[in-house]
Amino acid sequence: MNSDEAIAVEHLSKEFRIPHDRKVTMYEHIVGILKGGKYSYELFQALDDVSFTVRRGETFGVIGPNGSGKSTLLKILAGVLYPDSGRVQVNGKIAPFLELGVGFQPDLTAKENIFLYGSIMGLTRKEIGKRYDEILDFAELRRFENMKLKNFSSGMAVRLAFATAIQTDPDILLVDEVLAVGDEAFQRKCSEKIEEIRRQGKTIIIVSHALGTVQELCERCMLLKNGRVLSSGETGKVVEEYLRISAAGS
Ligand SMILES: Nc1ncnc2c1ncn2[C@@H]1O[C@H](COP(=O)(O)OP(=O)(O)OP(=O)(O)O)[C@@H](O)[C@H]1O
Repeated sequence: MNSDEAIAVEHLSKEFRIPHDRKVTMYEHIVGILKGGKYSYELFQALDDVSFTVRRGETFGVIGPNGSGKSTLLKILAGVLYPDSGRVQVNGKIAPFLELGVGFQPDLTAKENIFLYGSIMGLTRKEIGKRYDEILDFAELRRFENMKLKNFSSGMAVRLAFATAIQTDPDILLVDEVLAVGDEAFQRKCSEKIEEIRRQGKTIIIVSHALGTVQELCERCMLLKNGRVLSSGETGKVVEEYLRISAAGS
């Protein structure tokens, strides 16, 4: 891996098993086995031979239709999921801001979650304590610091997760659709924060359906479809390609 690269991904593939019939209760499982039925499932290729690199200090976008493998890719980069094959090399500390719930515990309060996430990210209690007020202020959740996360609305949980992730001194920030959740004012605040982090020379990977934002923030991006890289390079060109395949319905 070159020293000017933050992330290098080579030939990454990931399959999921999709069960044919869903057995929920123990009774259904036992009846299934007594009937001699095997667990039948089909394999679904969520990522198929994906390779790319992200340079240090670059803001890199990942775009593509629903189900094309974008979130699966970020989860593998964050170490939340393992790939079946391929190699991921990361140069620096990653702060994942992924879908709701990753890294956060519903039965803990906002305060406990902030300290938990911070310590997972390698900060000491003292360091987290120093940033605690800023996290709550950015998320605008001061009144709810002692409420359990499971009682938060999804928008509140997103605000807390994003506010915490950006305070953990990451070298690489992974952002999955933060700009599509939260209300208008919070989205604007997040965009400004991402821009500020970008100016500090950090590496950012953004997954988003908001093509305008991707064009505004990302120098380069990658288009995924059915788990494969259809195109990658200068953002304008890749977005054009995406619009072309969307219009053609292909
Ligand atoms: N844990 C899982 N088990 C089975 N299938 C999964 C699992 N996670 C994801 N998938 C499937 O893998 C495919 C890719 O999902 P992924 O969430 O990565 O897509 P995406 O590009 O982020 O989609 P979207 O734009 O809708 O968020 C989807 O078809 C999804 O149903």
